[in-house]
Amino acid sequence: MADRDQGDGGRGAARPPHPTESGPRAVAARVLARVWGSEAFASAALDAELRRAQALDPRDVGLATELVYGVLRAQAALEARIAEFAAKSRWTTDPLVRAHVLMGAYSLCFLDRVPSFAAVSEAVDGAQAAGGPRVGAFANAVLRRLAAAVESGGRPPLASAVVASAPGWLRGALRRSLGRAAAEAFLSAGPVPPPTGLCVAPGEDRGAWIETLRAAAPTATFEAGCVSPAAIVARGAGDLRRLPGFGAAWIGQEEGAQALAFALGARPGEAVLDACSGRGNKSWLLSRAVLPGGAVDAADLYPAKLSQLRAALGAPPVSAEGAGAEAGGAQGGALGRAAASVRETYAVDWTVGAGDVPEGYDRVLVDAPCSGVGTLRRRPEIALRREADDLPRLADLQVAIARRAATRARDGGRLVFAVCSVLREECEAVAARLAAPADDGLGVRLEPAPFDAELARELAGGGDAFRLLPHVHGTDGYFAAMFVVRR
Ligand SMILES: C[S@@+](CC[C@H](N)C(=O)[O-])C[C@H]1O[C@@H](n2cnc3c(N)ncnc32)[C@H](O)[C@@H]1O
Repeated sequence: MADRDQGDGGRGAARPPHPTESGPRAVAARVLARVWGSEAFASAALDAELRRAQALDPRDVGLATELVYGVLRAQAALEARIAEFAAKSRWTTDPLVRAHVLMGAYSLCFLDRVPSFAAVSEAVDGAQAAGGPRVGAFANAVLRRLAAAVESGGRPPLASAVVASAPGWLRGALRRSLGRAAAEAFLSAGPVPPPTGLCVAPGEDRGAWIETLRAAAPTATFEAGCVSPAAIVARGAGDLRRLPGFGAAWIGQEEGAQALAFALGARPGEAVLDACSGRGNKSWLLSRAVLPGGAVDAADLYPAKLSQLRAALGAPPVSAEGAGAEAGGAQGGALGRAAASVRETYAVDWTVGAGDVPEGYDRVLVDAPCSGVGTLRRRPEIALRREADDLPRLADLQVAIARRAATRARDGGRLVFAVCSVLREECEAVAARLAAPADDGLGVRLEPAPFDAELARELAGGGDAFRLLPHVHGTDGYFAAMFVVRR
């Protein structure tokens, strides 16, 4: 067991940081505490902590990552195991103590490569550094008993713990949407965290870019994606902005998200509205698909997102703000220099009206706000934050946004409704409501129609909707439905 005398925080300026402050478990504990204590996303909090912990080697980075995602996904099952030996109130008040105890339990139950004595020792050191000697002694007693129980009873399967840890409402909603076996496969689908998606612009040679990227980052892996013809799947690539071609020939975009943009079927010369554009990831792909001669406009509720979009995609100032386009931005000026751009941006709340957005678009993409349940393996904190009551509220919002955005399409124009959810309440149920006659006075009908883009036609099996699933397609989970707009 490690020397406890050193586990009491950072006294002495010249002393190098002890692993209880700077090791992979300390990094993971701080991330978990931030996720529990604020609205932090696990991946962003982990990135930030890892940037501060430059001394960690790749193995330690891997361990910190596994501990964060593992604890968040299996949290309820781990807490239930610990509850066999200690009341929750004794170890959950301080988030860092809680993190170290849960990481110790995770290591004991699921990490073959960490011997039991080391798992207990590391967790006790961390708990003691956070809560003092009595907390350390408590953690030691509890985790030793758990270690003995795991030794005699065997290691439980991680997949079962992850399934059992999902909130009851979510398990139920997934079973109703996908069936029991698929719901469990969805919940336990790996890899966790999933690889990074890159989206190569139409007209660029994906194979050539894979070779270029492999040469530029030899320790990373780059493979062609299986679903999107534009996707490169990267592992260990680090900061994408440092790689050749970023922002001009390709951007970072999850493979399934690319499929949603392709599903719209935008063609050269067409006028396209990205009605919930956010920062413009799908606008980027669409703006290339309509070349030559077409145009993409982008709309969103939040002017700040549109500002970022304009900075990246070289669009003129937002009509509702009248502000000038900023230079720079996450994807730099490179996107702005590329041939395609977004023509106009509109700040609009579709639940209230259509603002300044003109009519007559050939195609409208409604990438609607949703529960985000489809991205659960990438964002495990979603299970902690969403509630059953969110679903009807989100479904109403999705219907309102899609109906109003449809009024901007020309007669016979196409609309794709898409969400990064796999729950029926936000998928088929919303598509059915959109297809039903409405007496909202908006003067449009939405007719379900087969997709006209090849990729989406294949995914939908010739039908008018498709679902992407991590355990089937290797992407995040999504739903898309195609409509023809009639006036
Ligand atoms: C799923 S996100 C879109 C992501 C984006 N298309 C992308 O590819 O990065 C949904 C977007 O809808 C926007 N939104 C939410 N409510 C809205 C409303 N009432 N009117 C317009 N946009 C809204 C959000 O700001 C958010 O950017």
